[in-house]
Amino acid sequence: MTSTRHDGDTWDLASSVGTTATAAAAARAIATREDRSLIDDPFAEPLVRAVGVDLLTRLASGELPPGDLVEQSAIDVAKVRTRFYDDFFLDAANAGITQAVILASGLDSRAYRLAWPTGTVVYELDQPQVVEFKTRTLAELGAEPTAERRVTAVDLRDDWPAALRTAGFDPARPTAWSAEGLLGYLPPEAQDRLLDTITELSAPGSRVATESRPNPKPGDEEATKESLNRTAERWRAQGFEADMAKLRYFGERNEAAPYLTGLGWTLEGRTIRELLTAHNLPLKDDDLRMGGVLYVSGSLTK
Ligand SMILES: C[S@@+](CC[C@H](N)C(=O)[O-])C[C@H]1O[C@@H](n2cnc3c(N)ncnc32)[C@H](O)[C@@H]1O
Repeated sequence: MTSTRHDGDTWDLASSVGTTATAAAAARAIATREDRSLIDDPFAEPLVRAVGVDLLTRLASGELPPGDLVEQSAIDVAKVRTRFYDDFFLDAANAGITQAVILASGLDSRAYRLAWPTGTVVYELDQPQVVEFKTRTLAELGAEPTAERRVTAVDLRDDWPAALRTAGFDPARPTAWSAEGLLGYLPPEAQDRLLDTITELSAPGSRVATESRPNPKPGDEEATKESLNRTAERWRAQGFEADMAKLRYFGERNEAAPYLTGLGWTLEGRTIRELLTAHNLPLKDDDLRMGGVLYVSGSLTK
């Protein structure tokens, strides 16, 4: 199976990697309906609806039950993953960090729904069509950011720090960074470059949160691809073409957690299985090999 990815490829929210952001938001919409104590994302459903992929709209709105179109484990992961990053940003804000950078923000609505302290600046970075769509749609919905939101349209494989600085980012101030659901969509060397750059732009006391996937054991990736293909097949039967298995970069890469540690970050990690267990949620099936993914966060003490 060949990847559909190439250097410099771009997308909107209904094509290529953009569909992963819309699918993630659809999972948040379903998760919000199931358990508002863990996740309350009122913007997920209207954003998915505005993208206009019929299947994802029907799933996000509840018109179509998730059934085998969205595994319960994916919905539960959406709950605890959202909680993990929400808590990360709120903890950083409570510790006095007033500059946040959400890398690959997709349809994430944290800049509109978290209780950021007055004076917090939130930068959102993603592909041009992604950030423009979200800004326009949320304005049309009458949503107001709860922080000073600054948007930077970039390709995260390129020289994005220049655009971030132009938007007003101050590397002398401690920053809270997130890279949620991003790294697997970057080629291995672009992932290293991104983590290097985050570190270079981080004043002492900065914080970071991301996922660190263990390198695959023999057979792991084939099982993941088969599972993604089964989902793609069910989606195709509902009229939506999305070859998820061709969008990620598979194969060996530097694992994010040890790589960041080597750059001077002090991290704590919890597996998705541990996060689920902490909220009394089982990991029912693990065809996507999510159980071993570490959710890491920590700070730079240099
Ligand atoms: C799985 S989605 C995650 C979105 C969001 N963080 C969330 O959790 O809902 C992956 C996101 O990464 C973004 N992305 C992937 N590669 C990128 C690149 N090279 N430049 C900019 N954005 C990228 C996509 O546009 C998409 O929004």
